[in-house]
Amino acid sequence: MTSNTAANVSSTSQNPLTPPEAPIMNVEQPAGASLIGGFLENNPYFQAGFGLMGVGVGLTILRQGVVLGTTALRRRMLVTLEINNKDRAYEWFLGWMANSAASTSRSKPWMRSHQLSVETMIEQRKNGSSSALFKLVAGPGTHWFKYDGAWIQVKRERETRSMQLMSGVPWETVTLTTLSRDRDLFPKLLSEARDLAMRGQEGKLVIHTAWGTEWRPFGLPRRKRPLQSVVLETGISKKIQEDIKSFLQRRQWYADRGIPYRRGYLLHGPPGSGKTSFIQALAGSLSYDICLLNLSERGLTDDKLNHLLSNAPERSFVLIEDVDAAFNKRVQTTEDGYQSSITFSGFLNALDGVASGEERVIFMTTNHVERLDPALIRPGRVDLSALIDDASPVQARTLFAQFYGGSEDISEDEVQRLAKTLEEIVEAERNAGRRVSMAALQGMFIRNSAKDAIAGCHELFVAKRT
Ligand SMILES: Nc1ncnc2c1ncn2[C@@H]1O[C@H](COP(=O)(O)OP(=O)(O)OP(=O)(O)O)[C@@H](O)[C@H]1O
Repeated sequence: MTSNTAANVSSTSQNPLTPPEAPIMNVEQPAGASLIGGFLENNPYFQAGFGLMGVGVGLTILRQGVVLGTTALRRRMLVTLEINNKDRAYEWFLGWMANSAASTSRSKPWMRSHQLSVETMIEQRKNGSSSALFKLVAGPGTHWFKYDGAWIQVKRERETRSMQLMSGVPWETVTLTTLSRDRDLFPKLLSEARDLAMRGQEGKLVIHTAWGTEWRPFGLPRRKRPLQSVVLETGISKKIQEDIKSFLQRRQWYADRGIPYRRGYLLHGPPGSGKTSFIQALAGSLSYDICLLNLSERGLTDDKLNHLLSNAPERSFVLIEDVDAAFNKRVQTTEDGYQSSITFSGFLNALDGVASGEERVIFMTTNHVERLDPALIRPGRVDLSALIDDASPVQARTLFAQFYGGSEDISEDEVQRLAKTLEEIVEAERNAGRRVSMAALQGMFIRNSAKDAIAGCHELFVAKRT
């Protein structure tokens, strides 16, 4: 092969008529190769394959072009809004959609969907009973609805392979897509969704519970309890109210002095004396929410606790009930050998917190104040401590009068007379060294008419004594 090439080069240079030019490397194919070449050239299958390949490449390019074109067009003509379930707007939007779907009015935005999810909420009735309410919301998939004359596509997607680390809830996103020219509808729609959610909570108390490291509303917002309906020993309610109101007005004062803006309250006393009821009523009267924290909860660690306390929703009181129980070994160990994994020092650190600029109001309750470590109740962690005791004679009288007063079944004079009788009964009990719980009195009132309630109390206390 080398000799052939050399021969070609030399013969070209020997011709005087041929202008000098770059030598042409005329490489001759070996016999076998030319045979294959000839075979392929004449082979219709090969040519067809080659043709098909060409068509495939062409189609791929076309497809790429279409994809690029569509993306460009989408970018220019459509606008998308992504809301993920970390954001509060997520629940608001789904609630708004559910509300729109339930609406029968034609003028309202509507939604038709074949993929629905259910959210069950527990609603508390006025008489204290509760019922389950089912809210149908858009399930994972694609949905369409018309809002203010514009079509909007909603894609709800759920991440099945990963979950939110702390809460164990799958990641979810809702993506709204509409024409670019209607982009102004998004803020409007979100405001409407927020207002709807807020309207549902207006005049109501929202209780949040810890869900991993997050706070989530627990059940439906509850009706606020009037503060005066929780009858405490004279002066206690006023003292706590004044303290918290003054604290809430002094944010700047704390900031100027570099003092962490937080206040801790401890309400202690026997069971059923109204500690929890009072804190909830107080929160409602100030339009605050409650974040209920259970220190004995399985899986709660120092880190999670710290995170929860530092990230409580705005305008909320953190309520830690039975604070003594979490560090009481007997209660801490359950039948399956589980132990709460928060440490006492971790709890103290979480109470002190790092984000000192944030407002933080913590209420703790206990039935056993004597069991609490002095480190927990030192000023800075507990700034105001109050005993909420069993019924005093005056409390019993006031509760009775509130319970039965203003009714058509009984005159006001009669109510006052019976209330006085109850006061004397409770006074006598006290003198005999016995206590009457406010919860027990309420139980008696709920079951009976005014007269029967007094007869019941007489039977329960006086008759037993004699
Ligand atoms: N001082 C009170 N005034 C009006 N109602 C009261 C009072 N104390 C208790 N009750 C009633 O008794 C029930 C139990 O009260 P609550 O749960 O607030 O007591 P508690 O002191 O927090 O009890 P525990 O220490 O067991 O948690 C509630 O339904 C509440 O309405």
